Amino acid sequence: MTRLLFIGAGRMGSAIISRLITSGDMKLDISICDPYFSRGTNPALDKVSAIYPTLEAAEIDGPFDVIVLAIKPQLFGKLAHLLKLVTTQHSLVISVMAGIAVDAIRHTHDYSVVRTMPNIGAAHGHSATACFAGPYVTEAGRTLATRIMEKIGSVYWVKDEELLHAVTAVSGSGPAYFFAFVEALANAGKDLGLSPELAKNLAIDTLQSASASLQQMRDPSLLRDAVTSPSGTTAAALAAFSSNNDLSNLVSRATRAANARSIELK
Ligand SMILES: NC(=O)C1=CN([C@@H]2O[C@H](COP(=O)(O)OP(=O)(O)OC[C@H]3O[C@@H](n4cnc5c(N)ncnc54)[C@H](O)[C@@H]3O)[C@@H](O)[C@H]2O)C=CC1
Ligand SMILES: O=C(O)[C@@H]1CCC=N1
Repeated sequence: MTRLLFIGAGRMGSAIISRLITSGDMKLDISICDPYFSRGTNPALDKVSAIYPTLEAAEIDGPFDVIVLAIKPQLFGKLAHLLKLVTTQHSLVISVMAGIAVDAIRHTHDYSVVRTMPNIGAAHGHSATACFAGPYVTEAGRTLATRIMEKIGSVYWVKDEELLHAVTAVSGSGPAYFFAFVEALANAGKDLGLSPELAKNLAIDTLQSASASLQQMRDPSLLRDAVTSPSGTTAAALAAFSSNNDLSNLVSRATRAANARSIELK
């Protein structure tokens, strides 16, 4: 039985716990440390073994084999020194926190650390997650981290920790870009005379159509060509996106801003 402690069970922590529990094919004993978590919000989460309000709780039953850090990066500095209470040198710490480097997570302790960057699709098993293994992570540790993160979607590994900033800018924050685009498309549809409700539904379902096509044929350029009739309506719209390289420049500026912010969180 592998003993896991989730520090933080908000959006990301609870998505991972819930997918681990509902898939049920790993022998796991899961506990939560989160001062604001209470039972009764999600039936899968109610199956955890224990809920602790703090890492210093007298009843905490450590050490744990795996600690998942799913708190806000800004909080980590206050908790780092307490990790010694729930870990040994054999523990594997898996972080989903944006920005915080392996060295900072190891602090003065000697557990091994895998940093990951999932996304909000985790709740439905559709995260795109990239991982980086810090020093001393064994092959068994990598395999365990992969098995855990695969429960929430696809898993990729990067060899250079610095690349996690770019990963965060592309796939960690990425879902929000598509949500913002759907909002903009719905607003544009409204301006063209559609009711707000119809414009929103068409925009949302269109993202679903595009996503399903991309999953089947993983080639966005080919798919774009397939929609674009010569001199047709799509060509007219895409010409506006590409005039002065507007869309590329905008996406490049946005991802550079996210990348820079991730570096600041270090
Ligand atoms: N939301 C997203 O789409 C993504 C978030 N992340 C990362 O995941 C981490 C968590 O983000 P979310 O789940 O969105 O935030 P959240 O705010 O939903 O969850 C944070 C949890 O930490 C808990 N918490 C607060 N103080 C605590 C303490 N002293 N000890 C233990 N737990 C405490 C809160 O009660 C809350 O449940 C962040 O570091 C973020 O960078 C990574 C990828 C995507
Ligand atoms: O916005 C953030 O900082 C986190 C990391 C990636 C998605 N949400």
